[in-house]
Amino acid sequence: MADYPTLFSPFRLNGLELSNRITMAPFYAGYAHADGTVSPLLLDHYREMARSGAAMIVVENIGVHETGLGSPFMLRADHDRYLPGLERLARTIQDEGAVAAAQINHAGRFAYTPERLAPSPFQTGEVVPREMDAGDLETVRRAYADAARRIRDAGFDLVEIHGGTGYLLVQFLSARTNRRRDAYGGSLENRMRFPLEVVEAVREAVGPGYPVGYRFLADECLPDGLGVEETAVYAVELEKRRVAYLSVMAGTYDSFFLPDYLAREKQQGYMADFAARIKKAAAGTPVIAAGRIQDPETAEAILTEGKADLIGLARVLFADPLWPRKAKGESAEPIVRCEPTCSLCMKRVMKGKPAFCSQWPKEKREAFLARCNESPAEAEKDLAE
Ligand SMILES: Cc1cc2nc3c(=O)[nH]c(=O)nc-3n(C[C@H](O)[C@H](O)[C@H](O)COP(=O)(O)O)c2cc1C
Repeated sequence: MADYPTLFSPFRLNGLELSNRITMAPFYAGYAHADGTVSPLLLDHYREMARSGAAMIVVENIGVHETGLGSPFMLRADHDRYLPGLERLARTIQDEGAVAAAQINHAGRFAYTPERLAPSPFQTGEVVPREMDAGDLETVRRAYADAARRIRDAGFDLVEIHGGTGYLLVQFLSARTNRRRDAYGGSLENRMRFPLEVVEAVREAVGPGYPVGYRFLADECLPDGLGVEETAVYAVELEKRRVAYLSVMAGTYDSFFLPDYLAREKQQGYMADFAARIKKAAAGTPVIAAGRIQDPETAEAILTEGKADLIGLARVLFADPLWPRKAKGESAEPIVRCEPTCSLCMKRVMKGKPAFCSQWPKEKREAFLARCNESPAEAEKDLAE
């Protein structure tokens, strides 16, 4: 512990006590039931993540509306029938001593549903999304608010709004995808309007004392995309609305698979400088940095250099669910690293299959595949790709 004093120092986040600076960044693993409810596989996964010793677990993106589901096995919070499962999920995480947070999302033009909503009919693959009219704006705003209230009522300590990965809120913010000529498009002020209305609607729904975090896109990493000059202004607006933190990321589905991005994201701490830029802009708001933070030395340096207040681990924690305990010296085993050239987890979820990790021990991989009724031979094909 003495080796990483900042990483293992406590942090007060909007009234919540975090025992250290390690959080699980949201990570969609495709483990929910096809109807959007919590499954035993998903509960076991989050129990393992919470047992890791990370102070806060942010549950993967949860759908706020049927038009905004990003994937076929996405958790949902668009109806009260999802409450019992969400309650079990929150309790499972808290029973392991971690703070339980949950991320809510509308995927916009990246939904997998046949009809897609977006600020403008900006083509995505073969689908041209429908431009949202005033009624759609109101429906989706209300859907975010209702989902946030369910997250609170289910017992989660915090709700996180997904403003990253190029999903609906980014689609409004970016002039690349927002071509509207009304009050929601054009100037930065207009493009920020809908995402800020969503934040305000969520805040109103959960009440002033309940923490609302924000997954924040600092840069689209595209030549004609949104950049830090504009997102820094947006960060200040979010700070004025008292978000509990900004969990900074960079890149969207339009940039993730480009050679430049793929080269960048293999480097340790590849999004930490973006976090630092946003931290400078919104100095009063805690910032989380994620992105291949493979070893505790990197995590400690990001914190002590003042680039971020908290660390987010997604694939890194999935590859080694003992990362925090090993970093703390509670296990003599070396940390198992997420393999930068692999992307098996991403490939699997993009195919609609549950994620597993190439770095898991053979027995763990085999037990997982048996539980999912998958033949190891079939799974080997995903591994070999
Ligand atoms: C398979 C997969 C699923 C992800 N799901 C989410 C998600 O639901 N919400 C989100 O904000 N980010 C999501 N992310 C992004 C991660 O939170 C994180 O920012 C990114 O993977 C970098 O951290 P890492 O190198 O530790 O994985 C996902 C990433 C992967 C690879």
